[in-house]
Amino acid sequence: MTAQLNPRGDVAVLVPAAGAGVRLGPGAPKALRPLAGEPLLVHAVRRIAAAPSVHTIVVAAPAADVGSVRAMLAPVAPVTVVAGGAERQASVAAALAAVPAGPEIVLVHDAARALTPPELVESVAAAVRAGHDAVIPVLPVVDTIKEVDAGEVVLGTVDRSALRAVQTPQGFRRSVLTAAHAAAGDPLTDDAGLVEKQGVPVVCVPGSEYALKVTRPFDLALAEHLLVAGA
Ligand SMILES: Nc1ccn([C@@H]2O[C@H](COP(=O)(O)OP(=O)(O)OP(=O)(O)O)[C@@H](O)[C@H]2O)c(=O)n1
Ligand SMILES: C[C@](O)(CO)[C@H](O)COP(=O)(O)O
Repeated sequence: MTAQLNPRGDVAVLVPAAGAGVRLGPGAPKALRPLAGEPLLVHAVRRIAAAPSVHTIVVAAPAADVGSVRAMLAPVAPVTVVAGGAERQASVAAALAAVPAGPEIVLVHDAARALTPPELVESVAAAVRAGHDAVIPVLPVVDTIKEVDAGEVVLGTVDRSALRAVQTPQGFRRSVLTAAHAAAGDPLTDDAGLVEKQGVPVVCVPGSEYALKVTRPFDLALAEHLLVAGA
């Protein structure tokens, strides 16, 4: 049976958490590494569960850790835990398959974006509820972007005014995400990419600096500082 949060909610949140965290350096799978004494995944799930529209949370954990992740999250929120796959896309597909009947909005949210505020979960869900089939939170690109060749020689300067840095949660009408995953080919880095391939328009909403992805050691240190400062 699938665990539920708000039975009147219309949102299921899938949390891919099965990655190794190679760029963070040697250690446990990234989602299980501590941030101020608690695993990244605990921080992420606590914030998702605080969003009032959320009906169901499905976590895709490393296959070897499904039991321990279930026990770890039991005091945090009612969640369903499934085994993830070798690529993020496979982990999302496994979580999507475990969503019960009911929620018609599905959000996909990286465990690695552990400090994402519940308000961002709500704003992405609200944009889907308002009629958009696919919604992504974005930030403007703040650095000059160069295109380079294989030898790191600059080929040119890219016009950054039309570029956006993409975060999660990414929100979808359930049928749209299901169809996109059913048609998926080679793994892509985000779910919106799969939906784009189906010709479905993807709409941007403002992201949050707090939704940073913990990828490298500096990000973990930054997240610790943000937590101390009240994030
Ligand atoms: N096979 C995978 C790979 C990634 N993820 C999840 O997808 C999110 C975004 O991935 P990323 O931050 O790139 O994590 P890793 O793949 O763990 O990072 P790295 O490439 O450094 O190993 C993370 O929450 C990660 O746990 C997953 O569920 N299953
Ligand atoms: C989905 C994502 O967070 C959007 O920015 C990102 O693509 C996942 O990270 P990865 O390093 O590409 O796996």
